[in-house]
Amino acid sequence: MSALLLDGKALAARIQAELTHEVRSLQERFPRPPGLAVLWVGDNPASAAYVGNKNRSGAGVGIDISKGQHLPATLSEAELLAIVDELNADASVDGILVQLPLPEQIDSNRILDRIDPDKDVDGLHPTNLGRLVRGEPGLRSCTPAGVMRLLAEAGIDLAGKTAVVLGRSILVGKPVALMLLEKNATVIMAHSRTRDLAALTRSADVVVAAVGKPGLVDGAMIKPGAVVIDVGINRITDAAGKSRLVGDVDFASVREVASAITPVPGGVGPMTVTMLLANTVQSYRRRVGS
Ligand SMILES: Nc1nc(=O)c2c([nH]1)NC[C@@H]1CN(c3ccc(C(=O)N[C@@H](CCC(=O)O)C(=O)O)cc3)C=[N+]21
Repeated sequence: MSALLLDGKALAARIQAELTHEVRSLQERFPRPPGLAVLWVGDNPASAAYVGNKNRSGAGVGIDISKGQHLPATLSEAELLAIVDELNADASVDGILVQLPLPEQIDSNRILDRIDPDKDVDGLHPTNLGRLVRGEPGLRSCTPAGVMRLLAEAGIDLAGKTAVVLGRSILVGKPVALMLLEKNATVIMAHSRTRDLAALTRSADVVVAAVGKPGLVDGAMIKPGAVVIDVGINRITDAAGKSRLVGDVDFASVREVASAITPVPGGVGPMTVTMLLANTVQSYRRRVGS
């Protein structure tokens, strides 16, 4: 039996169509469009696909993305802090996202701490992470929020289920574990020092892979009928010498065992972009008082 495909691309298109309507009707009362500023420092390839996709989708939904900047890899921390300060003070900007990782001369926590929590559409400011830990509403990290939305739309009830999260990053692993916990899953966090990973994943009803290692999870590691969410976005050169995007999950073997699986591309990636746009609209509504 072959697993149900959790189509993030189709769901993202539907949510973006809803956001487009929402922005258009808000615009009848508030003339200024929602504004999103994405700062991309250097040329980290992980960020390239993301920036391109965001710009296309953001503009499509009616969000003004003109305050975004692509900055040189030699930028200093002080210069980046000054740009964040300017965007914090700019009334036309509702969302600020600083692409990670940053070049090594810049301390990313110092930058994230500087973003106005009400404009922190990436949900990485300590205030927003604290709200998540306390289970309060607030801006939530885009990739974890996208994972949760995909699970919800597929009607997957998490209460009492065992969920294994692979990876403990601040961008995905830690926040998605908290969100699964909030839905009453029993959450296990696995990482590079975990012993007998396969035994843990085989006990899981839901596996979320967010490590950045192609082929980390294969069919032999999955319990029959489990749900597998692949957050990995790895660019590899295949046997034919062609560059392509793969996740952390060996799709071919896992789809034969799982009950549902996200593809890469077309799974979590488009949902990340969509949650960023949704967060920007949420922040805009709050700031214009709607
Ligand atoms: N502060 C910060 N927040 C992030 O959320 C963040 C970041 N930094 N740094 C880089 C990573 C990477 N990331 C992606 C999101 C969507 C796609 C995406 O839309 N992928 C498409 C494919 C795009 C293509 O085909 O090239 C898909 O999977 O279908 C890719 C990559 C967000 N990141």
